[in-house]
Amino acid sequence: MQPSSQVNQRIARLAAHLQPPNDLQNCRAKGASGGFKVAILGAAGGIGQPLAMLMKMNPLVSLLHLYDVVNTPGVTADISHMDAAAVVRGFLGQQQLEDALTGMDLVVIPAGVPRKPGMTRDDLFNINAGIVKTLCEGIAKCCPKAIVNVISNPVNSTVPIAAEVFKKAGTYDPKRLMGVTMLDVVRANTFVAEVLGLDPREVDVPVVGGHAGVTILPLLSQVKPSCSFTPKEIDYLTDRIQNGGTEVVEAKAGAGSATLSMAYAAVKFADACLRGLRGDAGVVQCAYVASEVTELPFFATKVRIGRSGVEEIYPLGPLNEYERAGLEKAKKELAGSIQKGVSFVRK
Ligand SMILES: NC(=O)c1ccc[n+]([C@@H]2O[C@H](COP(=O)([O-])OP(=O)(O)OC[C@H]3O[C@@H](n4cnc5c(N)ncnc54)[C@H](O)[C@@H]3O)[C@@H](O)[C@H]2O)c1
Ligand SMILES: O=C(O)C[C@H](O)C(=O)O
Repeated sequence: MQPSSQVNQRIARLAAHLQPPNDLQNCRAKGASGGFKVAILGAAGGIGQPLAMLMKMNPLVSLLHLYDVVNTPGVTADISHMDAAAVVRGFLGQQQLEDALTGMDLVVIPAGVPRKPGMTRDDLFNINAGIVKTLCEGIAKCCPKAIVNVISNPVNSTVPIAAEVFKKAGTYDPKRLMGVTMLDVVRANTFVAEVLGLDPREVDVPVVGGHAGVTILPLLSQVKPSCSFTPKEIDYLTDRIQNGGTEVVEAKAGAGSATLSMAYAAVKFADACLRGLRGDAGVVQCAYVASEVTELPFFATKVRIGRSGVEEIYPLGPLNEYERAGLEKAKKELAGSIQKGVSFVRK
């Protein structure tokens, strides 16, 4: 083991390489004027890297902070060479977390371990709960007004953990905290489009509930454009959407879970948040948020995102018998996952 002073010196040397010399900083690297400041926590990971690349390409972003506990120097150097507008800065290790977060408008969190075959998302709780808690303590201290997008699993529990941390710090604004369930919608649109023979970009499938197994509830009776499915198609689609994550985990055979489709989904969702912050009208996406749509304190439905975050939460709409049965199963599992997250912080 290296003594900690040596490790700190090495980190300082690496960090120094991530930015232009002091006298050049901010004089030329301006980024897009009027854009937003975005931090990615876990930026060197399987999701973090492609997410950082896609965020660098987003014209709404003027400053992109990449934070991780490993490998940010390389990822930052690499991404910063892209001739897209956003200025990119890298931050390495816990001692740079506060600098990474200060002044941010949007914080996206894909930090934490992914599943291996045979694991549930809840099996990640023991490691990821602590990671999300620590990162949210930093957010409460350094950018309490930022919109927070939680990707780290199990989302059904990590969002309640984030809420409890913010409540403890006195900074909780439920409108600004969103669990990212966009990948379920992306998958649902793709699989439904395949069955209907449509372009997935023309398909809109609401997916409600949460982000794990039976808590992922696609509302196939509300698909746009309006259509109908056979009972066999409904069983196939529901099962494939609920187990899309496991399909990828098994195909990757121990090398992790969805990263590329997740980065695509995360950037689609982050872009919606930034357009909402900018004041665009009619920005609607599904997200797992503090909600009164059911008796549970958190639930994913369609929400409208505006300047202050989640400005409107849409009701479930008319459900058929199949969906009503699915909703009961989803709520049962969600209740336990929410309570687990809350207890982790309150213990
Ligand atoms: N919400 C979703 O739909 C969805 C989809 C896919 C994956 N995920 C989840 O996203 C998480 C990340 O997945 P991945 O494939 O990118 O994993 P990964 O292991 O490839 O990357 C995770 C990154 O987090 C970093 N990290 C660990 N502890 C950290 C800390 N304390 N602070 C900052 N960074 C830290 C690691 O160094 C690593 O670079 C997993 O929990 C996974 O289950 C969620
Ligand atoms: O399945 C996983 O573990 C990762 C993610 O939640 C997904 O849905 O792909």
